[in-house]
Amino acid sequence: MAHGNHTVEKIGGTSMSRVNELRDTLLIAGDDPYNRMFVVSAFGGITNLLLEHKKSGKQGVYALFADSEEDDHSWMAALKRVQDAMIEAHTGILEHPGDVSDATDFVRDRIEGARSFLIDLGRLCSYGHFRLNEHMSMVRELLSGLGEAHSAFVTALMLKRAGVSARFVDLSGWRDEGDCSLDERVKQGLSDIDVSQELPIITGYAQCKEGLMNEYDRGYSEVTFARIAALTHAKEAIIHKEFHLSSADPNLVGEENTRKLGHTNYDVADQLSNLGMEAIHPSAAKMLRQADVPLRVTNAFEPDDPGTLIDDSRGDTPGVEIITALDVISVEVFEQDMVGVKGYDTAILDAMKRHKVWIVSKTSNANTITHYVKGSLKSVRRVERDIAEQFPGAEIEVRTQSIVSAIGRDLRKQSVLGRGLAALDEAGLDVIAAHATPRNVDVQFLMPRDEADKAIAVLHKAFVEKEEKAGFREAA
Ligand SMILES: Nc1ncnc2c1ncn2[C@@H]1O[C@H](COP(=O)(O)OP(=O)(O)O)[C@@H](O)[C@H]1O
Ligand SMILES: N[C@@H](CC(=O)OP(=O)(O)O)C(=O)O
Repeated sequence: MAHGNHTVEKIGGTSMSRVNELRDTLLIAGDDPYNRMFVVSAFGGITNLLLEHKKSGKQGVYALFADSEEDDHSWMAALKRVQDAMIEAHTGILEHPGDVSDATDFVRDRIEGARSFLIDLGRLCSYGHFRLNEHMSMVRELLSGLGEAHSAFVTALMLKRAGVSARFVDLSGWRDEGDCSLDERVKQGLSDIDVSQELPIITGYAQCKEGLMNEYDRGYSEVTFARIAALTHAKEAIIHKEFHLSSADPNLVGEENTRKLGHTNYDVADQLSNLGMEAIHPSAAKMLRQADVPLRVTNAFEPDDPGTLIDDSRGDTPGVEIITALDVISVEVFEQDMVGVKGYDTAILDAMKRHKVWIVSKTSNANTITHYVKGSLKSVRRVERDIAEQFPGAEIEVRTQSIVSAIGRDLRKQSVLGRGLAALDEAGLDVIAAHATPRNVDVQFLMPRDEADKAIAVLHKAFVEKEEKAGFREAA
């Protein structure tokens, strides 16, 4: 089918916290603000408070509710914290007292609704026939949707006040009886909108029977965004971020030292997402690729800069494009009797799947299998217990470490492993392990946690800053 005349654009949480600064530059751009659909994430930090902190794992409402024993109401205090944080966020954004008041009413109504739902559910599950754990995924879905409903509502209010015909499109399924698929939800939500006359501000959370959280987990706004772009045949899908997609985290190495990627491919984007630095959610990337919708990632605060194009291209200049890191827990299973015996790996994988531990990377030799995983220490301990039960003779070591990775579309003949190790050694940093794969798109250095940030700076200097200076690479 032919592409439409509109774009679908996503604004991430960090940028949403400053959405007032984007009003006249990004949202109301040029003479005609229309023919664009905006999909928004919750304001920065809100989903962390609703569920659990994405990086530290600190419990939010969901995690506290899931763990609560009878008479433990700590989740209620957490829900109140969400309410306060939401009100604080929109008070900083909306100028008109009438809008602030409407937004506060909206928050109170939704939070109160969620509170009643959780209390009722708790009560219901005190009867033997209803098991709370069978309903927890629904609780997770309901809580997630609160964050995006709020940010979309506030953004639409702000734009209407500025004279734009903006429309709040709530896909979160609030008080909705329907049970529809993601595609049906999107189609229903957008059915009566004329994008040439109206600016839809759509919730990045979409309620659907398959469960958006359940299927895609955190970062789900990009899935909603990609689905909308694919279904409406957008001419382009654009993700607006706080910075350009850069050669390293600008907050870590200084924005002035980083380089905008300019152009990269889905392979690199997948590696980034595996390491928690989401350029784009892998499922969202797949949807856009299949629908043949071009994807761009821009800096929300530099609307005139075209940003980074992501496609299927192979790099024209070989080299490292980005350095990123992730805190991991390594689970090393050593068993002398492992040599030549099958079944260890499968058993370890099963335990990890059972306890929802995400595997980032792995290595093995004759008698040792090591997985580098993301997940709470508590779930990793459960994995350890299961493996120990199944293989009583195995020695299992669990350690907290970080993977620092150098990634690029084409790392052939770049000696990234050797040069990286030399640079880290010269800087006096201890590398625990390192590995490259024959596909030549990434090289991983395993570092002690407290040296990861330093390692990023050292590798960035070696592979990006020095090369730039030497003129090896054209600036993007
Ligand atoms: N290579 C990188 N390029 C740009 N930002 C990065 C990079 N690595 C880490 N970041 C960090 O990601 C943070 C969140 O960025 P952004 O994508 O806008 O967030 P959100 O998930 O809220 O959309 C930024 O504050 C920045 O510090
Ligand atoms: N707010 C959700 C969904 C999302 O995609 O957020 P962001 O665009 O800020 O990564 C989350 O934190 O998971």
